[in-house]
Amino acid sequence: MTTVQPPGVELSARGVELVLPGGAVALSGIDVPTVGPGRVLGVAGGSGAGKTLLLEVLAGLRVPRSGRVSVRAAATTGDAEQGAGEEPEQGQGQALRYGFVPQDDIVHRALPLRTALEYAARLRGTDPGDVPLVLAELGLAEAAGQPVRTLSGGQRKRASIAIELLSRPRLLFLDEPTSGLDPLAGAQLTQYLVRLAASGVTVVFTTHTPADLHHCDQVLFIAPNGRPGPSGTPDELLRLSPDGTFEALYSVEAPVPDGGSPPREEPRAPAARPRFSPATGRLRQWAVLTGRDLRLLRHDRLTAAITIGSPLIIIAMFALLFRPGVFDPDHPAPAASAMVLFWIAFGAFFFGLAYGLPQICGELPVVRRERRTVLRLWPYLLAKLTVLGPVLLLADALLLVVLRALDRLPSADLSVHASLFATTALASFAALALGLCCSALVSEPSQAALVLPLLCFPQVLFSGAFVPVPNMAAGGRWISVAMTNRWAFEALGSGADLETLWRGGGPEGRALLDSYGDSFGSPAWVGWVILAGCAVALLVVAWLVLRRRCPTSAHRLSTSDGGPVRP
Ligand SMILES: Nc1ncnc2c1ncn2[C@@H]1O[C@H](COP(=O)(O)OP(=O)(O)OP(=O)(O)O)[C@@H](O)[C@H]1O
Repeated sequence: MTTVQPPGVELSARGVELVLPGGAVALSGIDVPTVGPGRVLGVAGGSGAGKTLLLEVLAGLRVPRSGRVSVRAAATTGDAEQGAGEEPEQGQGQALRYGFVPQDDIVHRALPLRTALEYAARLRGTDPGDVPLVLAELGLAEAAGQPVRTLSGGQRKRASIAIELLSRPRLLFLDEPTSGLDPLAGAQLTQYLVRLAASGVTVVFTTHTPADLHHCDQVLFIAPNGRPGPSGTPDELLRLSPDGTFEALYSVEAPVPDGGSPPREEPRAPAARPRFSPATGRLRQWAVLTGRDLRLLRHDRLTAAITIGSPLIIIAMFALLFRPGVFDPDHPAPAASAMVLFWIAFGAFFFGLAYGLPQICGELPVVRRERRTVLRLWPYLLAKLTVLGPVLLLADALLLVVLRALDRLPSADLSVHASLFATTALASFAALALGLCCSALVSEPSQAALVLPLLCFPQVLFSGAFVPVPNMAAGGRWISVAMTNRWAFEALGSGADLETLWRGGGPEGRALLDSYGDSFGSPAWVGWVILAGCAVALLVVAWLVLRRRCPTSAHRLSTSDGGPVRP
């Protein structure tokens, strides 16, 4: 492990004004006193005053309407100034390394602590061998083997900090690190932050606990409604306080300087975000994320059991539902054969959707956190496909093999079964992409569960199986174009040559041929192309949604030198 430490960082801000998407002014005229390497800045204020928003502005996660955030690398690496509508730029040739510990303790809960940190280290391109050191520094060595969900609140908070320390930040933001901790644990954590700062890190944290402020070098109060409050050293502020306590300063607004309010910097058009360039390459991130997803499945036994068990149950139900011999060319059952193919299409759709829906919303806070510093979205999405894809292919193959073995499918040659398999595989991938897309759109797994029937219903109604497409009203025909199940059903019908089967199926077959029109007239590959196109389009939408919901920070992560920060 190298011990060379890169230069520290100096942070300050002038006249920050932040407007929320609805147009409300959340912060107005906030000045942040200069805080440099080895120093701790505490940001205090009442609930809803705007502490978190200010932290996000300072971290480059939100762009202020006016004002300047200055992030200067001490020594030689240049400095960056972020004005209204801009994001902080990086110093020449070297990124300013920062960490952001959000309010919620955000680590995959199913993984053992050490494993979660090792994956975090690999993702950040740092040495997983540093994990024991960081765990020891934070007093977590004994909990290293415990699943994160079994840790106490204080331990989880420290675990959350540990993740950021792995990337050796020189500027560390923490949003209410002591909330929910008892006074002793809170004091220990704040003392830890002071020791961390002493190693050359610039520490900025928000807090609700007045006792924390005694440990800070500088304190900034945000008055109600995001107005500027008093700031200074703890002693200066206590002298300013009417009753000598920090509590009395929570609702105090900073005096307006002589000459009235400082001139507001004029809004400018937002500049393009700086290019996000994480330390680890796409391929490496894909490999690490794939490994982590596999580990998560291994450690979350219930999810793994449901993932593997649900297709088995559905296959068993199909085997019990369909009667044998409906594809027998000598005694075909035309209506039953259409239903068998529809339910195979729907089964493939359901496998993919059910796998995709819980994937992102369950870990969105983790994605958001990692995205701030390191995560690339395509490797993230492709890792999901890599882990779930083979399970889906296996489920589809098993579905067809079991149904064929039980005489629920045509006894045709291999090319027909290869066609049926290609259709189910593509239908599953398109549904998986739909599931990932919706998972990126919702905020919680409970919402994803509500979305499931909403997505399934139209796929059944407008598939063209129960009401053939030619018999649908004009609106229904248009909707059916967007249903992957329609294309899967038609490709399966084409692959199994339903039309020929129905021609030999007496009056029932001829009636079906009339009502289904040329639904099965196109070769199966037409359906494959449409299904593959849907899968790609839905993945692109998932990527766009994630890009919007999980912004990168302007202070990008670099891991070119130095060992873990040691207080
Ligand atoms: N994305 C958002 N959209 C709309 N309003 C928001 C958004 N984020 C924050 N706010 C509002 O801005 C105000 C400041 O929020 P912020 O989270 O910064 O408060 P805080 O001081 O950190 O509060 P607490 O100490 O309770 O966490 C609150 O009124 C909050 O409701």
